[in-house]
Amino acid sequence: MSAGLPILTSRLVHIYRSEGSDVAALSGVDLRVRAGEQIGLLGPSGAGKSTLLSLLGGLFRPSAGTIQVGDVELSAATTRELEDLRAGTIALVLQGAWRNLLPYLTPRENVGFAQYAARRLGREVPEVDDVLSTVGLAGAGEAALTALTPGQLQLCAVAVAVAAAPGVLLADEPTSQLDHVARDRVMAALAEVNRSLGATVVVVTHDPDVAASLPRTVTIRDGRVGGEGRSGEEYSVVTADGFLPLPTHAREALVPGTLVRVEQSGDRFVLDPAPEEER
Ligand SMILES: Nc1ncnc2c1ncn2[C@@H]1O[C@H](COP(=O)(O)OP(=O)(O)OP(=O)(O)O)[C@@H](O)[C@H]1O
Repeated sequence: MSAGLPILTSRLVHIYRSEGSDVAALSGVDLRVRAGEQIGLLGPSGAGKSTLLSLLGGLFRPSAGTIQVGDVELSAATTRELEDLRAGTIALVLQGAWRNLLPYLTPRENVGFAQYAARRLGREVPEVDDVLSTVGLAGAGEAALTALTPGQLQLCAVAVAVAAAPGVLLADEPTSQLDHVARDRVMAALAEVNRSLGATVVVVTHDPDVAASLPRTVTIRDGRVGGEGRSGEEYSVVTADGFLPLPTHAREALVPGTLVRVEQSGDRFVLDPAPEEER
């Protein structure tokens, strides 16, 4: 069983190509997540969060840039290598619990089934009961999925994802459409996976309460890292090219084309817009 793995993306670009129009979903994401860290990915609709999560999960390859998970470079991995990684090392909870589950199997059977590919690769997997109890589903192992609440179904989706004790757990909107009690249980389950398995956890969320419960958040805006939150404090992040995305409140005053002097005062930098007549 593996402990958490670090993630490092460099100048990650993804373009969806279709007839007539191309969509640049990611346009240079530099992201570093430490082994065993738990982070939230935030950002407006269409910002590129799901695309980033899918690339981290090895579902498809980026148009440009690199993704390092542990010591594997995903953009250079073969299809077979990506399949093997997804069988145990990297787990992805897709949005919508049912998409992660076999509907005619019990939670226990779903977890057992999810361990099959990892076992075939010779990977050591945890006991099914331990997986169920890690996510808070001990006692519901034999239930029909149709008898579970929406929150329990989502916990079951998390159990399936962590069935082979992955080094990285990625979850796309795992709390959407849940009430507050169920939402808190799902977040507690992810925290427990992070604590007891040591897995690195990356959660896409739109929910400000979920974001506030995470030690670190990364905001994706227009296909780039637009900012970071650490312990409630908001930061802009300098990109590898030296760009500094403005936070939303500053964008209102510093409209595109504004000339700005960047002045240093001790170890502080001040943005000083030129008077309007000089622009
Ligand atoms: N399969 C696809 N083909 C073409 N364009 C796509 C595809 N998937 C996503 N996009 C486009 O890529 C951009 C980023 O989409 P993505 O789903 O990654 O954003 P998101 O931040 O996850 O949005 P949401 O919060 O609404 O789920 C959007 O402009 C979207 O329309």
